[in-house]
Amino acid sequence: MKTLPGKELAAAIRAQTQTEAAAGPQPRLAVVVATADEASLWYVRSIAKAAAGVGIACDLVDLGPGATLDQIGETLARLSADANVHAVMLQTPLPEGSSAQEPAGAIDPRKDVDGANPLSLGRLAAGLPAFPPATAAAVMALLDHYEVELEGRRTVVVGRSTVVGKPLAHLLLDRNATVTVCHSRTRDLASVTSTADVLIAAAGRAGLIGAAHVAPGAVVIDVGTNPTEGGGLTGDVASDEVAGVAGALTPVPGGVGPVTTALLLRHTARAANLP
Ligand SMILES: Nc1nc(=O)c2c([nH]1)NC[C@@H]1CN(c3ccc(C(=O)N[C@@H](CCC(=O)O)C(=O)O)cc3)C=[N+]21
Repeated sequence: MKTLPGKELAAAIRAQTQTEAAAGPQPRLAVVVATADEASLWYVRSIAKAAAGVGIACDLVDLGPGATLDQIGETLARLSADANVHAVMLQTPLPEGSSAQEPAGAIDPRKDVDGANPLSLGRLAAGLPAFPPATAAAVMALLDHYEVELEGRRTVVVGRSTVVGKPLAHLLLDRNATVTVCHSRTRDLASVTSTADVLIAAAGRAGLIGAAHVAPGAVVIDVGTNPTEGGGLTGDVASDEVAGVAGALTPVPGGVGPVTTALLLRHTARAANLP
């Protein structure tokens, strides 16, 4: 089985982004945080670090886990109206499991570099220009980088979130893949996933995808970033088991994650250079 790492691709995207960022006024990304979620805060720190590395300014706007949806929406609207800010992102999860969809409607679609405004998802579905969520874009970037054929092939996405599963289904359809979306209520998950030429695991459940879920030779993309007890990270795919069946598998860590961060910065540089 082949391993499909994301680190080199991420480095190449960052290098290109650095060039794009240097072409005009310095791009500025504002990241709004209203959570105490550890994984989310780790991601925010890694965005800030990577942004500094490619010449992008990054402002953290921390509203604290007690912020109301109104406060979040007002902050996103204020940043969207600020001509010095080119890109606006709202970290999820929000407090008390509130949906980010409602306040994210306040992000100017031209600055919506993580595709969080429902308008961005609608534009994506309609085939109009929009920034897809960075994670969904990272899956496509990895498939393209490793030259995985999509046209006419069976792709199965496990997970229907607005950040990954739903936008990814549109991106795959756009490439003429045959797309099936599974989720927590899918009956006999393995019977569906084992038909996939390309299987994308984005359910957020550690080890959900085992050997019985995978067709021999399938390409498996693991989007899961589940925290482990030891403070590490593990995917949705039981990799030791699946390695014996799949043709190729992205690792966690070192797969989709680094590409996600790099693409968020690429989107930021492009938002800054929009006419
Ligand atoms: N609006 C929004 N968009 C997101 O895309 C989003 C979010 N909110 N909230 C939090 C989650 C989490 N997430 C990760 C991204 C990269 C890595 C990543 O690069 N991880 C490293 C390793 C980390 C380690 O080893 O601890 C890797 O996979 O190699 C992880 C997690 C994006 N998220």
